[in-house]
Amino acid sequence: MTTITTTTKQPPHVLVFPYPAQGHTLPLLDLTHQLSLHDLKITILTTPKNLPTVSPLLSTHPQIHTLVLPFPSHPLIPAGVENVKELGNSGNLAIIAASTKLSDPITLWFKSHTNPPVAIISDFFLGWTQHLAQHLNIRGFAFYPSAAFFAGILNYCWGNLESVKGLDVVDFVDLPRSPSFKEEHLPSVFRRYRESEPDCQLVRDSLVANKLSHGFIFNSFESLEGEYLGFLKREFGHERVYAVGPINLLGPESTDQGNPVTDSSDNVFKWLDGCPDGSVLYVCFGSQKLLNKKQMEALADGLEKSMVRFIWVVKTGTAQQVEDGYGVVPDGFDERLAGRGLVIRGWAPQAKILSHRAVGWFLSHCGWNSMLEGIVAGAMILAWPMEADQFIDARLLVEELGAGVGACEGTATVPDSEELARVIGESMSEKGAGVKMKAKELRRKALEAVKEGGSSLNDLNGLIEELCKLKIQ
Ligand SMILES: O=c1ccn([C@@H]2O[C@H](COP(=O)(O)OP(=O)(O)O[C@H]3O[C@H](CO)[C@@H](O)[C@H](O)[C@H]3O)[C@@H](O)[C@H]2O)c(=O)[nH]1
Repeated sequence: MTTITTTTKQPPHVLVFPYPAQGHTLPLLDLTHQLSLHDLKITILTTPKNLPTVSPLLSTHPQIHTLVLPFPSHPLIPAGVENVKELGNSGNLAIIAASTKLSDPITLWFKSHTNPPVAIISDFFLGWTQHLAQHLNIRGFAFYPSAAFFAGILNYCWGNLESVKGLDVVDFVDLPRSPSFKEEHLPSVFRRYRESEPDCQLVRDSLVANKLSHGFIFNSFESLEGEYLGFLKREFGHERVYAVGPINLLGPESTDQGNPVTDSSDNVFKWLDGCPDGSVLYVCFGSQKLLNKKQMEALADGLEKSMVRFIWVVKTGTAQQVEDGYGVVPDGFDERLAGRGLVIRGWAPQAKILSHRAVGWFLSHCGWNSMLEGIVAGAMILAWPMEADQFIDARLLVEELGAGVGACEGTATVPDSEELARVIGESMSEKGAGVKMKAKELRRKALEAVKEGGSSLNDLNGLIEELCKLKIQ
């Protein structure tokens, strides 16, 4: 690839391609917001049903273009479904496989464009776009809404597929601190790999293709996982590894897109206003996870027994799921706990709730966005990793940084409500004070990273400089 040269004539055109899952799309839109504040021409690729998530960003930056392509059909994706939130984490394989069919329409659009992009920034789940970038003779950048630690683990797994598959415990001897993970704690996208399934091959090829990227962008920051960022730079053999997180706080103009506020949110903040500082536990498991009936009952029981103030965000399922008890709060719970606890059904303004002075603790599945939001809020995280990258995130926070505590683990695990109540109670008592202090320290470091002169702002500037160097010939 020798056709890239430096120019100052025209703003470079960058195609941004978010992956259709809340936890992936929102941080890439936050990054796009930052890029739009500079002299770059931007087009966002999306599909009709995902367009509303992009709309707030388009209102803020009307100069951003969109490329709206029909969502490709797939036998395992019901008609009209275009986002992982409607399928749960296991839907990723089909969505990634379906997305590969967008390669031809993108190529057609590119070839007919008078000023085509010089670079594509796409979510790492869309790694197949790195092949496309090579084919179109442009630069590809892989965006990770997740940890560098996770990327190191995932790369190793794909690179050593034959030797890793079948092991009960995998030792990642080359990674900093040589961590070991049980098979059930490895990334779900790897665990679901089956050689005989064509979709799995597409997913594997797509994830492996990320190594062709010209640059790597992480929603992370140096003092959170500098060791792992350094490891990746050595592994990739260059310095174009940009840690620009927490992205939503970068620079003077931070973002808060895509979080439609539910009706109950006014009540939530009124209620929080009446609570003492740091007295409330916030409970939420991201945008995809729906707890089953037994888990819902055990969690409700644990919260009740813990005697603490709480906000519990409950994702609601389809009519069939509700009938099967998924996401159903036990009868009478709201009424019994009224005053001490609040249940929000649907979508909560999480980042805002976490940053309220009354919230001090966060029972979380350790999705990377939730972890960052918890860190930024200085909330102490009680970890219940379930799937995806969450065991890796929890390891970093609880064992390596000592800034969180373990509460439960496993996607189908039904917690012992007594034990859960004990962990919650202890964390909120004097016993949790040491961990709480580390959480506050991590908050300070996160805020420092996004300030003028901070590592994340410096990396953002480095990324923008790199993009501005590019011009297609
Ligand atoms: O009621 C809600 C629920 C979620 N959120 C937001 O949605 C995002 C959720 O992201 P995350 O915490 O990362 O969880 P998931 O939605 O589960 O994200 C998937 O994608 C992440 C990024 O790759 C992974 O780290 C997770 O493990 C994976 O499950 C966060 O910004 C939350 O603030 C809300 O604002 N309100």
